[in-house]
Amino acid sequence: MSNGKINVTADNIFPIIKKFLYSDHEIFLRELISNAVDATLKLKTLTRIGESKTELGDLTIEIKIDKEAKTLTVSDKGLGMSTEEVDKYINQLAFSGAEEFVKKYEDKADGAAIIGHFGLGFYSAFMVAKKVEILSQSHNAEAKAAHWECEGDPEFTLEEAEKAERGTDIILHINDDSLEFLEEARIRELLNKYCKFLPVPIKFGTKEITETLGEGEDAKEEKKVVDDIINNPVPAWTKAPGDLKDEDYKTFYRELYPHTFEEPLFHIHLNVDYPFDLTGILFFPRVKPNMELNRNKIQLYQNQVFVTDNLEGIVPDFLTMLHGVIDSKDIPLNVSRSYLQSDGAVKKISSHITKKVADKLDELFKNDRKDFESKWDDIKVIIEYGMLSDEKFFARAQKFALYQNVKGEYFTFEEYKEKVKDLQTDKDGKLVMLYAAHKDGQHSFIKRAHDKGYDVLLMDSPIVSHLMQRLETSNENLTFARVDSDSIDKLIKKDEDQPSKLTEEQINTLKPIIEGSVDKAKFTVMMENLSSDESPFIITVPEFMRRMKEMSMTGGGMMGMGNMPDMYNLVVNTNHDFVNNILSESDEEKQKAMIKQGTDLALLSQNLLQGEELTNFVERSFNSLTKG
Ligand SMILES: Nc1ncnc2c1ncn2[C@@H]1O[C@H](COP(=O)(O)OP(=O)(O)OP(=O)(O)O)[C@@H](O)[C@H]1O
Repeated sequence: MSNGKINVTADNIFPIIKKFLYSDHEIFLRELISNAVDATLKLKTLTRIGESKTELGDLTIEIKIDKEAKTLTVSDKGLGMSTEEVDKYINQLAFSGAEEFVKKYEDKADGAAIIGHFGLGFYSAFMVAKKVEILSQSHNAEAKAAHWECEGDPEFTLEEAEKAERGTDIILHINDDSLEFLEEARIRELLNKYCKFLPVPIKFGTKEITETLGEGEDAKEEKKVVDDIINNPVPAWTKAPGDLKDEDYKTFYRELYPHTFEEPLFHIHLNVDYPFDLTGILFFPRVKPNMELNRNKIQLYQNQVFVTDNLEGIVPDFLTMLHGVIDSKDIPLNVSRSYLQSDGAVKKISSHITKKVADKLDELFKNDRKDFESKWDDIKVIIEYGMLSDEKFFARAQKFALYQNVKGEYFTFEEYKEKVKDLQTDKDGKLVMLYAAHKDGQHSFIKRAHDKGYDVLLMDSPIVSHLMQRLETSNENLTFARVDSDSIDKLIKKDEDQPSKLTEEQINTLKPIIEGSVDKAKFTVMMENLSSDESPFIITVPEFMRRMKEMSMTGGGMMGMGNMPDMYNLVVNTNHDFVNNILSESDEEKQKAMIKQGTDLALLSQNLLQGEELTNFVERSFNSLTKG
């Protein structure tokens, strides 16, 4: 037996391990099980290359809790350690590794958060245990078994011992303040979080299953107690895409998110081995506009070891809306988050994923356009967001990003330009893309545009103003205009100017009369000679104003615009007979009533007449019907 003192340069790291790693104690289990998996995989390699003569046999790793003895044990049947190896790996290497780790993060305010994702190895056991024992038998049968024991201070004992089976038991004597880790439910929860897809079977207790024996009438159901293996050692993403059917991907989706009932729209299987290693499966979920997004859905693994499900800053933001798994052994496990964000390999991986996503969308679009169109509404938020946040993705998306018109037809941007360019180019050569945000709410304006033979796009996603701005900058001589931002003749100005039925003098007389009868703070009166079949009074919101307002609500745009009161243009069509009648009315009261009624009708046609104003309008209208 040898007593020793672990070689410490920092006074004593144990109190620090316990104290400052406070919030994420649970990761000790991931660390110990990862070590057990490593030891098992190493042994497999050694036997394969002929360096170990041992019979592999059953390699299942087992987790046991003993409430009475207050111990938690992780047992593997991996390559094991001799006393010399324990001294080298645990007393020296692992310790200095842990020491370095603790020193590095000691002063960091977000230390705990870092450790939640990236562990500190074997010594994390001391976060929850007052004493840790290692009992290990090397695969090299000539070596004696080793027993190591340490009570959370630099003193340890290391002695030769007896152990029948090859492999390592790590026995944790759980602290009184960590008794939760002796609860079966708690351990099961952790195994499910961190170990669900580890590559070696992991047993936690037993479970009862019902087996059907025999066939037909003789079939008998029999209950049987079997090992409870908590993981799937060969998850779908580790298999070749060619070996998987659509159903397998769906099954895997349910395995990943057992509490989600929605099925994914489609999947992307990532499989790269050069110039970096990357596997994974990404799913496109249905995303409705205005839906609360759950961004922590993609899980990052390193060789099937769960690292994190918070990929913020690691992959482009829009990709965090996808679901699924990314696994890469090139992703460093034991580093801080900020390091990960600036790591070269991670950057390459992230731009590769973006490209893959674009390729897949392009393929789906090309292979079955009808199907792609039917899914568009569910995926457009993600794609539009991607187009805005990633230049390369914007360029790639030109091939498959769709624009829908109010009639429900879909076009790529190029197709749409081609469709409308003849009729909707104004006298200055500018192509005007008309759009509506609500098919019903802006119906009267849409109808007027259709009457002229124009087409109207439906642009209703939350970030649409930003997207239009982006498209305007990359397309010269092209502009978007919402159908209700001006009268249709003004939106797409053509050469022929309408002659005015009213003289300039008459217009100058009428304008102040109308201004005097409406709320000046709300309406800017504009006298325009539109065609006589246009409405007499039209309410419009100038494109620039509205867009600035919308953009300031979704980020960007001019500061403070979001709080601006609603302001409208009241366009008065000087060519309409009703306007002529107002001018000829000599009774001032009647004239005012006519203007009021005209303005209210214009507001009503846009769903803008509300509350008391609406009640008054309805009453007034009924009264006038009664009077006949
Ligand atoms: N169950 C085990 N079986 C065999 N060797 C083990 C076992 N657990 C730990 N070891 C040895 O102890 C060493 C230190 O373990 P530790 O977990 O501290 O660091 P690590 O596994 O090398 O790195 P990481 O920080 O990624 O966990 C391992 O490299 C391994 O050699």
